[in-house]
Amino acid sequence: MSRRPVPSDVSVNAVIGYMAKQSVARPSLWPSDVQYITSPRYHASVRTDMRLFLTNGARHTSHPAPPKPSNSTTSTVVRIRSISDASHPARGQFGLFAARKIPPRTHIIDYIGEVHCQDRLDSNYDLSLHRSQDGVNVGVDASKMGNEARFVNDYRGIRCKPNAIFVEYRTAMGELRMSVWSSSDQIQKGDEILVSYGKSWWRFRGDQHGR
Ligand SMILES: C[S@@+](CC[C@H](N)C(=O)[O-])C[C@H]1O[C@@H](n2cnc3c(N)ncnc32)[C@H](O)[C@@H]1O
Repeated sequence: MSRRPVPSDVSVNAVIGYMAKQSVARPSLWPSDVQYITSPRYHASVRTDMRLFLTNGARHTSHPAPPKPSNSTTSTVVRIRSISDASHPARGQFGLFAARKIPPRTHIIDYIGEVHCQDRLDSNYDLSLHRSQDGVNVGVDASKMGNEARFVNDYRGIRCKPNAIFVEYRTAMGELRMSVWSSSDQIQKGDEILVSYGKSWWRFRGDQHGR
């Protein structure tokens, strides 16, 4: 049997990367200008020693490990929805909603994006992941690539308090991640998942929510 020659200008990694991109289904309403990813990407600004710390550390969180992800690449727990309610402060944008009932203190979704060590003051999707003792800030920026979690809105102007919180944890493989968990109340199917970005987040943007 004759074998087809492998084109010399195409690396195996490029082929694997291409196939992986093709096979990941995007959630409904996913914006075409944002890459949908299901595991973190590490930017070149993350130095080797920091990357080792971020990807290969010991578990140290008081939160239990979240359940193993299902085979589905998109979340079965949350849905992205466009917001048309005139009284919603983020109308015309998107939000993250519960696709089913979520018990209290339950892992909802990891906040996936590009892990970096830069100042990304212009990004509205950049979350702080870690600050080292020598002052290196590590962020997860989901402005150009991310998963459904990038659509979680802040509770201000929508509800009287958040129904979810950001929690840092390490996966079973030792990777440091930020995730969204339900707070002490049960979240009903159809409810919007709402966290607190913090007053300083809004103050920095000169927004009324920062008052
Ligand atoms: C991480 S994004 C959240 C997803 C965003 N709604 C979208 O459709 O891409 C943060 C942005 O959402 C909007 N947002 C989130 N919570 C809000 C709130 N409580 N009031 C007004 N705007 C909000 C702001 O425009 C903010 O810069």
